Amino acid sequence: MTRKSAQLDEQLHEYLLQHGPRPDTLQRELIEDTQRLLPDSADMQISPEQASLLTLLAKAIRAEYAVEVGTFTGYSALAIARGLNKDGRLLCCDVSTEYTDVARHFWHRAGVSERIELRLAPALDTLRGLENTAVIDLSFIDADKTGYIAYWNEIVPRTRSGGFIVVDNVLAGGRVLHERQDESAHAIHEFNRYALRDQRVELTMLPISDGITLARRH
Ligand SMILES: C[S@@+](CC[C@H](N)C(=O)[O-])C[C@H]1O[C@@H](n2cnc3c(N)ncnc32)[C@H](O)[C@@H]1O
Repeated sequence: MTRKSAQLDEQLHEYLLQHGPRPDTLQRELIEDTQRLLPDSADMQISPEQASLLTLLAKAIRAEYAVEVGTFTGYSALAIARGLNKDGRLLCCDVSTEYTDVARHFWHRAGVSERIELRLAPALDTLRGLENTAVIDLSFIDADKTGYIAYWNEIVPRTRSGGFIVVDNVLAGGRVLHERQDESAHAIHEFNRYALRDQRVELTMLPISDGITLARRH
């Protein structure tokens, strides 16, 4: 029997937040504004512990070119942008002007607007339009779950050797275990099986928030 990950109750989660990097004033404002302006969708936002992981990872691999699929109000993009090398660039894919107007406002205030290019179009079209060269250092996939395998298959060949692909919501709130999965959970389950068999990467799945997969391109 292998050791299991800790189950985080409210108290233990609070401890984890207290002992990791705290969101700064601007990040807190972004979190609060998202909850105030978009109360029905705010839970799409990544968690502070995921944000600090993205920043750390971008720094660790000295990322210069990153791609995000699913930007919403810009918290994960801000986290990635802050970890990029000087002169680093981040391409963001989303379809919503309403969500990304909030993102643009906060990127501007954070002084990272110059590093970020936002393309408002179905992400698959944007990704297919990228050059077929392996130049991406870091990607974050966090959009419609039924598109995950397609996004992955556009991103993996464009990722440089040693580059990372981070994928969110891989536990689908536990619904991956359901016998009758909803469409989104089914898509995530199929994606998890697909990624695990993919010989182009090595990967690990981490139980942070709703689960993330961290894949490194061979
Ligand atoms: C879970 S949210 C992203 C959360 C974001 N990463 C954050 O940290 O706040 C998913 C986003 O994917 C976008 N989206 C959904 N379908 C899409 C598609 N086909 N192409 C591009 N973006 C899409 C939605 O508009 C939404 O903003």
